[in-house]
Amino acid sequence: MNELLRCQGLSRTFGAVRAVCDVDLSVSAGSRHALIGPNGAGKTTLLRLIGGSVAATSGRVWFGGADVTAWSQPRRAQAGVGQTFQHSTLFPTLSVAQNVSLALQRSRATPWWPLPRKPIWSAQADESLRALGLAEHAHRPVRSLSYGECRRLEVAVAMVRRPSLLLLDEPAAGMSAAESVLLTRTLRALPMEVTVLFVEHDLDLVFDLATRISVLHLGTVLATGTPSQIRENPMVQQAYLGSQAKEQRHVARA
Ligand SMILES: Nc1ncnc2c1ncn2[C@@H]1O[C@H](COP(=O)(O)OP(=O)(O)OP(=O)(O)O)[C@@H](O)[C@H]1O
Repeated sequence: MNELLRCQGLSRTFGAVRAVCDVDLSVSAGSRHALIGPNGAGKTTLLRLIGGSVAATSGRVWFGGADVTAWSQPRRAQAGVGQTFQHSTLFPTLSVAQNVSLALQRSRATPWWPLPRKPIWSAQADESLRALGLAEHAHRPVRSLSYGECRRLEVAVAMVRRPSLLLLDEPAAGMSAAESVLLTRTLRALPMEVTVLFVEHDLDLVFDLATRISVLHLGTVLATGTPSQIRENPMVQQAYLGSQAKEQRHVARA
């Protein structure tokens, strides 16, 4: 498969904290690539280094064959890197359609406030809402949506720019099991032209959706492989999956 993204020796320190340390990562076009690992492993920082909202201390990021290391976040977005964040970026008093329309406006570099009388719209905006199962909610204010619907709207907003790489930071965080299953189904149905690189703690979602998984531990990549390779990797078992299973047994007993 063609490589869409490559990180080479990528590092980021915050003072004395080595959040991401000499990471090499290759993401194939069309893959659903998961980043997993314990809290503080560096997953979000790595995603932000790729999205361009955090600058690298050293190392390089290649996207679609171009060295984008020095590119700003808006320039990377223009080149096809879309993203959602751990915390909501939606406007709660505006409708679903208005939130999507604003994202389109931003992508065209037109002033995005105040709202124009005639909202900007496109076939891709319709397609994004349909793909995320939100078409029938287009005129509802965001504040009336369920939590799961809001998280899906964030993905729809990121999709309006037709990204070739979609970065999702904990898309299922805070969702109920049913919402998480619906999200997995929706993400699985995204067109293969969209490559998805996502951080997630919900391992059911990860093993259901991912075609490839990288495990981060203390800022470094411990292992990368197919879901079954990762499940069987003794180092991963010890550093992460084992402790997760212990945690889950503990929660179940409690
Ligand atoms: N802006 C920042 N300033 C200082 N330290 C930071 C900053 N961002 C991240 N860190 C530190 O870098 C390390 C990695 O954080 P990061 O959020 O990338 O981990 P993570 O794997 O995404 O964790 P979680 O699963 O809890 O979200 C942590 O020790 C964190 O405290």
